[in-house]
Amino acid sequence: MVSYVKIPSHLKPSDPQGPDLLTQERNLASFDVKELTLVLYGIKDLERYHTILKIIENDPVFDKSNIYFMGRNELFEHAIKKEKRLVQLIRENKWKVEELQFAEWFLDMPGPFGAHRGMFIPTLIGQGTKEQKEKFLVPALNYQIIGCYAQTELGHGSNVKGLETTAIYIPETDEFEIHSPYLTASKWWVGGLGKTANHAIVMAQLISNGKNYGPHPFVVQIRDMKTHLPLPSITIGDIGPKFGFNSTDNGFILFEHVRIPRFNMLSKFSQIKKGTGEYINPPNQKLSYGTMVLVRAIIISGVRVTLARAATIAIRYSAVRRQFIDKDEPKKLEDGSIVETSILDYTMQQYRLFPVIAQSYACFFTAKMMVNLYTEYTKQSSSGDYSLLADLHASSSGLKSLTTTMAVDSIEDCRRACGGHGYSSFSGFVKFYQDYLPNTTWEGDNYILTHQTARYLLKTFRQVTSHKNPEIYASQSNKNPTISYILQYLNEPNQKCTAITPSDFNNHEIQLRAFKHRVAFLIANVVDQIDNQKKSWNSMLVEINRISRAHCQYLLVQNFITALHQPSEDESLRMLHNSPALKEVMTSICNLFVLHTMEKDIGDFLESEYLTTPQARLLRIQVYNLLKEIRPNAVSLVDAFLIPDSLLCSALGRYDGKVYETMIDWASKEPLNGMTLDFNPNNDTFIRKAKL
Ligand SMILES: CCCCCCCCCCCCCCCCCCCCCCC/C=C/C(=O)SCCNC(=O)CCNC(=O)[C@H](O)C(C)(C)COP(=O)(O)OP(=O)(O)OC[C@H]1O[C@@H](n2cnc3c(N)ncnc32)[C@H](O)[C@@H]1OP(=O)(O)O
Ligand SMILES: Cc1cc2nc3c(=O)[nH]c(=O)nc-3n(C[C@H](O)[C@H](O)[C@H](O)COP(=O)(O)OP(=O)(O)OC[C@H]3O[C@@H](n4cnc5c(N)ncnc54)[C@H](O)[C@@H]3O)c2cc1C
Repeated sequence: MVSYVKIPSHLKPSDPQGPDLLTQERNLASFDVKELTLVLYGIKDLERYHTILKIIENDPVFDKSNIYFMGRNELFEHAIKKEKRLVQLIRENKWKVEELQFAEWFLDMPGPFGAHRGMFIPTLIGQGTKEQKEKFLVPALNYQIIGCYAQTELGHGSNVKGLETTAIYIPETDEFEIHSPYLTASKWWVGGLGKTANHAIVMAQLISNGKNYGPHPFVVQIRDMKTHLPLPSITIGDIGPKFGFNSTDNGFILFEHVRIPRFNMLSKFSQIKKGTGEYINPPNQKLSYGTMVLVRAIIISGVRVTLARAATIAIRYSAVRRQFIDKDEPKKLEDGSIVETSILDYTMQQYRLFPVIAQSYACFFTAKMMVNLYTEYTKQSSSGDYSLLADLHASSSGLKSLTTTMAVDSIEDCRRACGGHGYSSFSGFVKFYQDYLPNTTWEGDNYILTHQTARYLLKTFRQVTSHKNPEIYASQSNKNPTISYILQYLNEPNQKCTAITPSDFNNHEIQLRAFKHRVAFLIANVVDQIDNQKKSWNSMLVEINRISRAHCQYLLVQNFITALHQPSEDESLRMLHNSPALKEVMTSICNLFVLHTMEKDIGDFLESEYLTTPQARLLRIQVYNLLKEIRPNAVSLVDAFLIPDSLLCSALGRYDGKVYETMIDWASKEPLNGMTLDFNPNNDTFIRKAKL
């Protein structure tokens, strides 16, 4: 990239600077960073990581040095080039899903094929018959057809049952007629639809013999395979500029009585019989919503790396950045001179940032739990057993809501913790935040999703408490955490916290009891208000959100504590258990996650009368103690995430700490610096290229 401003060569940063400071920080670590990285990735994935990163970093098509200066069209063009090159690499290297997820992560460029890989193909796999897979999946995997997932409409997104697009079965021709009866039925927001896709999975109300069977998925060809123009009776466009995600062509589509063969209704679970139009029921009514469950689980497993990325930038920058001389504890160099304090040493900065590191580690263990639960469900459902679906739907909805909300809040907290430089695109936060933000809305708005989790919790509570002998459920409590805490609450509704010193709060049993008691108390309260005081669902929505959040926080806490203590077959957990140094630092991080989470929602714990007000004060003191305990390891804890510089794309978070050199170097490349202003009021041009 061209530099438009010549920076005087005599200028050096004042001493001691970034690189030295980060080395000093790294020398403080109480554990082996490489060992922790291995725990996080596992041996096989770490090998994959390095192989894929090398390929990506050495490919000029993926060069991101110009990325912060691109407008929408340039970004979209860049994304298309990236997609094409990625397809070539997938073919050349025979990459499978495991390799592809690393590649996509490193590339960090939401592109027009994202929905093809992330939603179109998974829907065909999950909901297509063998014949449908041959017809659609095979060419989709070969990129001969490019698909998207068209569910949301201009008028309805959250309320899937309220979708207006119809698919009416026509027995005479054995076809469906796809139609958008109103303006509000226009599919909207669909990733890859605006310019790219030639096929769509369209969620439409299935109507046969005059009866509506609810939303079902249909494969519809939408563009001509040669000209790439929309097919007759189909109107398509891009929906325009967005808050972020502008490298993707989110689109709209309207259908005017478009005919497709009956074959194109994805029929693994429910079918329409030829000629009679008879509807064959699925084994579970919600299987047509299966793609959403899968993608929610994937989103949850991505939160850890999102938090890790934000924490890495803010922690490294805070170590390098110095402001003010601390009057009480002035920082002295070896030669006795006094220098300004690194902002990472300010307790307020620690209080804002260390919990983000802890959240990332917490999400790491819960991602494992989510993957295990999804894998178990897939295994069982392949033999026709869908009994795990309700659990999976409840935990994936609530966790997607809780963890992505946590992630966007934390990215913003980290950005602000970087002061003015956090507002510059060069911080690495701006595009990152813009592109991540829709995670709180897509695949279910984060508030709407908590209704689903709460429904499940209330149902389970009613089921257990309405039984004459609730203990009958005890055998299920090992596998079902909800039943476990409900039973514990019923046996001991007046539990009290036994902590009498701040460090007592490090006791994992005390922590677990706090979360279990709080959530069961809150659920009991909501059940009472709805069932006995006859409160409406709407009037309870704030409480509904609260119980979903409390339940999912409990899951995060439980998964973290279990990972630290329970013997496991899991390779990563065994490495963690076998290293006392790692276990010690992870225990501090776990304690910080748990106690900081409690402190933020202290009202719930006081209201449930598990804690007293003096205990709340002790808990806060313990949070401060933990910040001090974690301080020497802060930089190494983010180094262990191993987020590469090429992904961070940040002047503030780079591994070598050369913050100021990079800021001025990148600023010198701003194209505006290559222009001069023309102030002459008689000239039409206001800005023109400067003669360099
Ligand atoms: C540091 C270490 C690192 C190590 C490792 C490194 C690895 C690196 C790799 C990391 C990279 C990760 C990157 C990940 C990135 C992921 C990115 C993913 C990208 C995704 C792109 C997405 C693009 C966007 C797409 C979309 O948005 S598609 C549209 C989505 N739309 C929605 O979600 C709509 C939401 N609405 C609904 O789902 C429903 O309407 C509703 C659930 C709200 C209500 O439904 P309904 O009205 O029909 O139902 P009821 O409320 O009446 O309930 C009836 C019963 O049905 C149950 N139910 C409902 N839904 C489901 C379901 N889906 N499944 C099962 N059951 C369901 C209810 O529970 C009710 O049951 P009950 O009667 O028993 O109570
Ligand atoms: C970048 C991006 C990409 C997307 N990609 C796709 C795609 O590829 N395919 C696709 O089909 N869709 C896609 N979507 C759409 C997305 O799934 C929907 O926007 C999402 O499901 C939310 O629905 P909505 O927009 O209708 O929100 P609304 O339901 O209108 O929500 C608006 C507000 O109302 C509140 N609200 C609504 N109903 C209730 C209620 N019952 N109780 C309490 N509060 C309520 C919500 O909490 C929210 O705050 C995408 C969206 C974005 C932003």
